[in-house]
Amino acid sequence: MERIVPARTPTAPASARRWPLHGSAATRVIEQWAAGSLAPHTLMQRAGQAVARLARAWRPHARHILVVAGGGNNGGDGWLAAALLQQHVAGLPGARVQVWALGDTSRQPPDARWARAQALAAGVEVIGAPPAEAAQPDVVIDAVFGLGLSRRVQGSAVDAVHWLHTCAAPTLCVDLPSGLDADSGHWWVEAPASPPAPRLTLTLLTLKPGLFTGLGRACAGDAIWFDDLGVSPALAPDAWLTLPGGWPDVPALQRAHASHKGRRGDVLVLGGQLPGATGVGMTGAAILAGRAALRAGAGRVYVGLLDGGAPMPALDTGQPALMLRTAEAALASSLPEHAVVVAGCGGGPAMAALLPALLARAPRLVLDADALNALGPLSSGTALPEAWVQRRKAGWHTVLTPHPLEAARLLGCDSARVQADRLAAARTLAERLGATVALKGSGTVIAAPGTPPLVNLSGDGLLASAGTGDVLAGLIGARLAAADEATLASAAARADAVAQAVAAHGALTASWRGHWPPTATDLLL
Ligand SMILES: NC(=O)C1=CN([C@@H]2O[C@H](COP(=O)(O)OP(=O)(O)OC[C@H]3O[C@@H](n4cnc5c(N)ncnc54)[C@H](O)[C@@H]3O)[C@@H](O)[C@H]2O)[C@@H](O)CC1
Ligand SMILES: Nc1ncnc2c1ncn2[C@@H]1O[C@H](COP(=O)(O)OP(=O)(O)O)[C@@H](O)[C@H]1O
Repeated sequence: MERIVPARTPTAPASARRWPLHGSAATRVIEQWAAGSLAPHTLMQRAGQAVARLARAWRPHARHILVVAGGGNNGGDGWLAAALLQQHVAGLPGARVQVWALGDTSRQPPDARWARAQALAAGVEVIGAPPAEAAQPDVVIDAVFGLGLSRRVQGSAVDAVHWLHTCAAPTLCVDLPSGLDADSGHWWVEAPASPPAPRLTLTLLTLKPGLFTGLGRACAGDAIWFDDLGVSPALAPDAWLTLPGGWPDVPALQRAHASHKGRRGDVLVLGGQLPGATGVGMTGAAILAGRAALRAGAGRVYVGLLDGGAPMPALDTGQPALMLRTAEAALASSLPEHAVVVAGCGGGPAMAALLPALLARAPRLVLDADALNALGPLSSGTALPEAWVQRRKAGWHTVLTPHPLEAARLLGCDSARVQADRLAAARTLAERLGATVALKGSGTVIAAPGTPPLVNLSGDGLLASAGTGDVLAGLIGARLAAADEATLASAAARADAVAQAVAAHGALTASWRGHWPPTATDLLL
């Protein structure tokens, strides 16, 4: 058994942590293959044992244990855990193991029926409704739904799932928090996704993508554990969960005595509309991206601001090493050709006019915020602009960093649709444009054409504040600027590089100990 979340941030080597993710269809294939090569009920026995072991380790003094068991094999895991826990607490003062049985037990699959028989033989108490408020269990085991849920919850399970997500007792979820879609992190119930009580999830046989993106992390609780039930899946993963360390590689920079700033790579940030005639300024966004690129080791960082008629600031007093200029002056130079261009941060509507030149000139281009909005819908029904076709032909590298609403605009749908299947949304955009796409949010998805998507493990809700996305865009710019182009020849290598920057961005909050949440500027101190 291994704890996946909270993860310890690796320092090296570059791709130190990477776990295969298998969706429900792949997991069923693996389950069938394993079940065929093992004695009957072995997998469920191992699953029940793992659940009981973790429950005991987590709440060693629990005497009153409640298992909420559904009618399928997820419920079967719960029944078996109840049997084992009953044997463990039997005879202790106050011992009470109950199973709140849902569904029609006459229709249980064979493994679950067997597990229920074990529990009844062990003497667990079967109940048909939740215990009264005054008799709160010491620990609850959520075994209502696992892999079998792929549509809106119906029937008596609705109340049970609602009870599970509002009850005050510590809860261990078996395989998946009941209500969560294994493949997408979509939430299939009306109940709140974030529970009030301590909660952890033990996922079995495979790690599922839905646990790590969308609402997965919010539902799964403080920790996610994994038990492979002794089975090594010989099936290509649907995606990878990644926590790459090793960037920025400060020790390597220290050792590079003969280095100079020209070797570290250049970044040009374009955006940061000044408050001109409209009175609306977003200069800070470009400054944040520029500061982030510099902080992460870029040799020279230029910031081209969209002046809109307002006077240009002479410098960024917080980071005077940034080289400020107008976007016009930046475009009049050869920077678009030789620097990594990060475009869009606080660019406003004026970004649209710059975009064609950038697409045509910048071989390494990161498009964020208003640069994405300026692209307009790129869904399959519309013809791609010629510049995209040319970029693909030339093998130029484009990175898109949409948040869900920006992704929805690009896909011509709404953000709920994007969030309902984040992996698919990121993959669709990446394939369509031949680009690397980082779909931001809890469990940022990094997709590139022809390679399984990556799901980032680092980061948390502290990042949900204005400007943190600009910081990410700057970090991606610095990561690409640091790379020798030859190392970024394949789509997979490009995705890995972007994933390193996303992981480093997420890690910025890990050591935050302030009384107040950090601002985007604080992340770069
Ligand atoms: N067979 C085995 O030996 C193993 C099974 N395992 C467990 O089995 C689980 C998968 O079991 P199942 O395939 O039986 O699926 P589940 O037990 O997750 O779900 C099936 C049950 O949910 C009900 N249901 C499905 N959708 C519903 C909806 N929208 N509203 C109301 N009720 C709904 C079905 O009627 C059925 O009773 C895994 O998640 C895992 O916990 C694993 O432990 C591996 C070993
Ligand atoms: N709950 C969360 N867990 C992990 N990362 C998060 C979470 N909320 C926000 N983030 C990250 O914070 C950043 C926010 O970016 P964005 O929405 O573009 O904000 P802004 O445009 O204000 O800079 C993204 O990198 C996103 O992935």
